[in-house]
Amino acid sequence: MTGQTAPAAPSAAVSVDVPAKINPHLGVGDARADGFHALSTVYQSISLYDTVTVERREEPGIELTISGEGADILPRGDENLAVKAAKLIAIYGSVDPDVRIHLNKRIPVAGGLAGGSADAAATLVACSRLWEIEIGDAEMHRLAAGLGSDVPFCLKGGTAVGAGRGEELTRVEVGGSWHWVVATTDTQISTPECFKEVDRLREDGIGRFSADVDQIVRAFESGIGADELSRLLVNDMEAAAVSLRPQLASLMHGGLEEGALAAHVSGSGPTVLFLASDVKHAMALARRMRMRGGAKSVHIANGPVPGPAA
Ligand SMILES: C[C@](O)(CO)[C@H](O)COP(=O)(O)OP(=O)(O)OC[C@H]1O[C@@H](n2ccc(N)nc2=O)[C@H](O)[C@@H]1O
Ligand SMILES: Nc1ncnc2c1ncn2[C@@H]1O[C@H](COP(=O)(O)OP(=O)(O)OP(=O)(O)O)[C@@H](O)[C@H]1O
Repeated sequence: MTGQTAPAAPSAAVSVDVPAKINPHLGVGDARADGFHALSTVYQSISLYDTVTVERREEPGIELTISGEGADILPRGDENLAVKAAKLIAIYGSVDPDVRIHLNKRIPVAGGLAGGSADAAATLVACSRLWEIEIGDAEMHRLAAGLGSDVPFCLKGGTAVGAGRGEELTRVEVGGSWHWVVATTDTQISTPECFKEVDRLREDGIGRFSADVDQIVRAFESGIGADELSRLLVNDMEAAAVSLRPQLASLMHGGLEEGALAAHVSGSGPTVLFLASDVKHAMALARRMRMRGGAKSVHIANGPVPGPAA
């Protein structure tokens, strides 16, 4: 015995990968009294990932660093959804939120792929592991829903029907996998701006609520071919996104000319998804889209993939 206290072992960092989401069906109803719109959507996670790494720090408070997509433009303070998530789970677990968070972003920012929501979901999971907080599924879902409508889905990933403002989830067991080319643009669309444009167009009689998801849910369950899926994709926000960013129309048209089975605006846009028949087709289509130009970046991705709390 030397009488000396061994230094505390440094706690290991916890890293969590979290996928982007798409909405193969996005039905938008009327604005509710709370300002949110009623949704009838089918979510699917695709293989474009952010990585959230958390580590204890001796000093009080949260230190956030960001690398990759949008590192220079994203908020570093309390407005960052990862910081909000860390604070929320710390309060839930009655621990001090003294943590270093690093976001390695590959999901395009403000592109309709729920990048911020994905980071929030991953931070909830990573911090609960770091701080060894016991939390059940229902409580985790409640915290997630308080951070944003897409966050509960981002926890689970896979494929799910979303109702309410998007936070009421019913899991869908799918019988296949689908391949997409994801084309980002050099503009962004804010989510509330796009919902407002949906309302404005409706006042002019343009667009309606595509409430029924049964057909596409059955199609996913049965592992439908991409050709048939291409006829079932719906996005009630697409006209609004194109109205706000008219250049999307030529990007969509370009992908179809290059052989995509369908062109589909992702969520509130402006990212455009092109459906491919299989992985080989997706690779060839991505190559042609890059040569053609018009997109900021072109990726390939498949879905569904599981989320961090699947
Ligand atoms: C467009 C989607 O990505 C489709 O999955 C989502 O509905 C958006 O989900 P999100 O980014 O998590 O949105 P939130 O952070 O919950 O809300 C941001 C803002 O978008 C608008 N919003 C969002 C969700 C919803 N069902 N109706 C809305 O009108 C509201 O103005 C809200 O203040
Ligand atoms: N960790 C984060 N990553 C990305 N954006 C964040 C983050 N935290 C806060 N934000 C803010 O959220 C805004 C929307 O970014 P995000 O990438 O989530 O958009 P989105 O993909 O269009 O979202 P959604 O599909 O959920 O509507 C950004 O402009 C940014 O200021």
